[in-house]
Amino acid sequence: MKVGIIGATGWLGSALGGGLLARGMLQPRDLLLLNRSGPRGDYHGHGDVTWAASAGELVAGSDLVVISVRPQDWPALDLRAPGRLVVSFMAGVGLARLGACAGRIVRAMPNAAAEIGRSYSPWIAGPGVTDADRAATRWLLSAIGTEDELGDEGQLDLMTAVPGSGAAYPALMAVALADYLCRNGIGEAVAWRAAEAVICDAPLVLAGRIDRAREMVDTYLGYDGTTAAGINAATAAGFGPSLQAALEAAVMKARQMDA
Ligand SMILES: NC(=O)C1=CN([C@@H]2O[C@H](COP(=O)(O)OP(=O)(O)OC[C@H]3O[C@@H](n4cnc5c(N)ncnc54)[C@H](OP(=O)(O)O)[C@@H]3O)[C@@H](O)[C@H]2O)C=CC1
Ligand SMILES: O=C(O)[C@@H]1CCC=N1
Repeated sequence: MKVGIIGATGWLGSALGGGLLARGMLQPRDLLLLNRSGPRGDYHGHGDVTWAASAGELVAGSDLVVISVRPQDWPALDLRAPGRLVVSFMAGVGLARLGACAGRIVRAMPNAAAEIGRSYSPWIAGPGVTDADRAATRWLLSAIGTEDELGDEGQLDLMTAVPGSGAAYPALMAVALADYLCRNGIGEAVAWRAAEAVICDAPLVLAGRIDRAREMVDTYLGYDGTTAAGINAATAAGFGPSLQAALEAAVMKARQMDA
């Protein structure tokens, strides 16, 4: 399998290329790369990857083409990939527009945890995608984490807003937690350590059993202590609806981008 990555030095494209190489899933010679700024002497510790001079050259040498450019850069790319499996990471560029490249299209929605091999990347298959293409997609995405095939494109828009946002909302929460502590006299370094305890460490107790999150909230509420007081105040202030408004705005943006 020869894999071509368009956008190979970007946030996601680089994570994918690095993951494929680090896991030994591809030999460097089987990786074709393209970016805007030009070839790099070292790509994740390898000098023997192939840098394509154009999208056409990359497609010609690849069995599977990954598109990992920003959505606004898609039209100018003017990609033609007849007969190829094309896996797009782009938000807000739908199957109908992607179809212009004449490939068999898969849309996947990874997130920034790809860089540590912990992306969850749901995906959908467009018309003509075969069982072998599905297997190739699963193989590809395993280089950056886990995946699931979804039923339709509307579901992918929802996933763009939720796992696609990566650590954004936890980061927003960390900032609010640290700000609160600093405003009340805690030094910045300690405030960040406390925020890290809540955002990065404590949630590990839910790893592998996140479906018990509601039960955990109920346990705190039943405990009826300080945390219950906090949860009740957050609920009264609209914690859930404000997060859901954020998700709705992201879904709307994805749909507007594709209009
Ligand atoms: N970042 C994220 O968390 C997520 C991103 N996505 C989607 O993934 C896609 C990539 O995002 P991200 O990695 O963040 O983007 P980046 O801006 O980090 O990377 C974009 C890449 O595209 C390259 N590029 C731009 N124009 C061209 C061109 N005409 N030909 C070849 N290469 C080009 C850039 O080259 P150079 O490095 O030389 O500038 C760069 O390597 C986006 O469409 C985004 O919607 C989806 C889910 C999450
Ligand atoms: O913020 C963004 O636009 C990227 C694409 C989907 C999720 N993150």
